[in-house]
Amino acid sequence: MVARIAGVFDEKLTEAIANSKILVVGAGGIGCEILKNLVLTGFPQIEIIDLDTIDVSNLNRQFLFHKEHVGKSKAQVAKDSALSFNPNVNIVAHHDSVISNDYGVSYFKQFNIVMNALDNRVARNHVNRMCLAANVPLIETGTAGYAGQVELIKKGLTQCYECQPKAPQKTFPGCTIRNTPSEPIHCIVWAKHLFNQLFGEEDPDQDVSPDTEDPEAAGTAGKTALSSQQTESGNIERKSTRTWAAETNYNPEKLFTKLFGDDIKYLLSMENLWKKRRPPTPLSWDNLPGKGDAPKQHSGLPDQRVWSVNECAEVFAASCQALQTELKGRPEGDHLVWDKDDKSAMDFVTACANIRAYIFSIPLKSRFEVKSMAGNIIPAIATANAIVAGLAVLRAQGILKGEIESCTSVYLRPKVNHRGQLFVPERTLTAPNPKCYVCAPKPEVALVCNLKHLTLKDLTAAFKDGLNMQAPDATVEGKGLVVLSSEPGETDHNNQKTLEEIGLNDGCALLVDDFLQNYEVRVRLQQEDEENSWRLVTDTDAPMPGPKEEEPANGSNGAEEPKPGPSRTHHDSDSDMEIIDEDDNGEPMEKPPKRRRKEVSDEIVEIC
Ligand SMILES: Nc1ncnc2c1ncn2[C@@H]1O[C@H](COP(=O)(O)OP(=O)(O)OP(=O)(O)O)[C@@H](O)[C@H]1O
Ligand SMILES: [Zn+2]
Repeated sequence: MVARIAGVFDEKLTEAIANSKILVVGAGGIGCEILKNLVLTGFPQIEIIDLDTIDVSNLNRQFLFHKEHVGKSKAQVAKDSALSFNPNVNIVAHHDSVISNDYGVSYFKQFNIVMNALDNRVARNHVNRMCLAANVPLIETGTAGYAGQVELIKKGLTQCYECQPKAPQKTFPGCTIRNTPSEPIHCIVWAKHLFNQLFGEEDPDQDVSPDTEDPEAAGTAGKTALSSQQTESGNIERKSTRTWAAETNYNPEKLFTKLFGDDIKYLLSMENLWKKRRPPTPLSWDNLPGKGDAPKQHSGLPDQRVWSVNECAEVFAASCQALQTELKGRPEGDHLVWDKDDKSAMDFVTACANIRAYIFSIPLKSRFEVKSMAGNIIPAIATANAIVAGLAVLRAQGILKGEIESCTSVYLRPKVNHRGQLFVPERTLTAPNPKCYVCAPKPEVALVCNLKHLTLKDLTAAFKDGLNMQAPDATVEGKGLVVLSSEPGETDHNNQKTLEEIGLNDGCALLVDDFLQNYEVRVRLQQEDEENSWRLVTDTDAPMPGPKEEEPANGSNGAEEPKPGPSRTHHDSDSDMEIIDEDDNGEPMEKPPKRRRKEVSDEIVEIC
């Protein structure tokens, strides 16, 4: 099949398409559809980036992929399949993350349009910034089940992806996860944290052991267990869960006894917690419910059967061993990454979540249900992806025709509205938010924190997690003193110092920038004595993401929930670098070396 557009579109559009160069980011459900549409419409030059390989679970809706492609690069296979429709197209495939130094502003500048078909906010935020910096129109797409949306983002003309704060992502208080779960999701989050503690990237915020600081357990709670733990072990030195597990050679029985026996007994000793709650029941490896029982009759798919506690323990033991072997095969210091499509990782989380659920008298869930909850999945609908991809390519044509003003956002609704509409377009483009902390001419936010407690390490996390920077650098405004450097080793020695210790005071302003994103923001420090964490506040006084959050509980492609009607305002949704840029004459020029600041601030002096 070879596409020919001559005679289909008017001359102007035909020529514009013929001279266009498009970047598609993501070769998943929507990305494959976009690529197919572009190729069949006759777009001659396309680049596609995707970091992932094809999983068997993609095959039901990502039609450029077939069984024989499982395990291969999505970008490469998408390219090969698309070329079979139209071999005259020049497609460049990158099996890579778009958040890489290889794709700097000059890379983005070569495209007429960038089309996002991503599934996570971090990557979307990043591409948003790159397109703003490169001044290239971005068509942002997403679906969630039967709903979807397509929106144009163009510097100075429309809102950017970050102009309006997104609905806060679902988080759970740490003490609910660690001490008092009451819903299956609490146990699933705990099990995912446990995976990271044992096999993944260890994160102190994902501690799975009983939380002795739980305000509800204040008083004498926990003392019994703490003292008995001391006498048993003879010391009170706390080891990380990983160190302890490694010392036991990931012995499933020992792990089980600690996690589902001893730790639960410890929780029971925090008596205040159980005054108004049903107390948990510690389990013993030798005496598990369901032992010796035949598996219950089940007519559905195997993954839809709820396992007995005994079966969970067996799966726990097998998956622990498999994951340990996998970890041992990795280079020293490397870790596993939790993935809902990895059998052992998914088995481990299902088993642990259900054992914990049983202990806390919470209903058990099938592997299928746990997968959906753990992966925050709303089933992806192939037709919704196809519709959104079709609309996105129509918008691309609108831009190329020079009719960018008419390229308003379009929402695909899960049901027809009272006007009989399934597609609801906005009437006009939505102007940028002048106070946006990304696309405003002089972006600014306040960082509310306790300067006596917040360390420079925490500050880096605040800029990465809160401002979605990849490699933040920070200087003191007006002084040029470097507080944080993304150059390895430059300011690391200050990591444990508090902001107060390095001389930063209430009202101090930092200029924080991300070189790759070509993004700078002024951050005012605001002291709050009560604060034991940090939060970023914009003038729009809408909440911004705070410290570490769970993944959003929205669709596979992360579409924001479309709100009814077109009247809706747009609330939705290092290494060494060698970047060759273009100067005013269009000639490539060497990127100036990364800005060097006068001095690195490591003195304990008042610097502002
Ligand atoms: N930083 C990134 N760089 C490049 N591609 C990315 C990046 N982040 C996500 N992607 C890609 O975006 C695509 C999104 O597609 P989609 O939402 O259909 O997800 P999926 O992983 O194919 O399916 P599912 O999540 O439902 O299993 C994925 O192929 C994913 O690999
Ligand atoms: Zn903005």
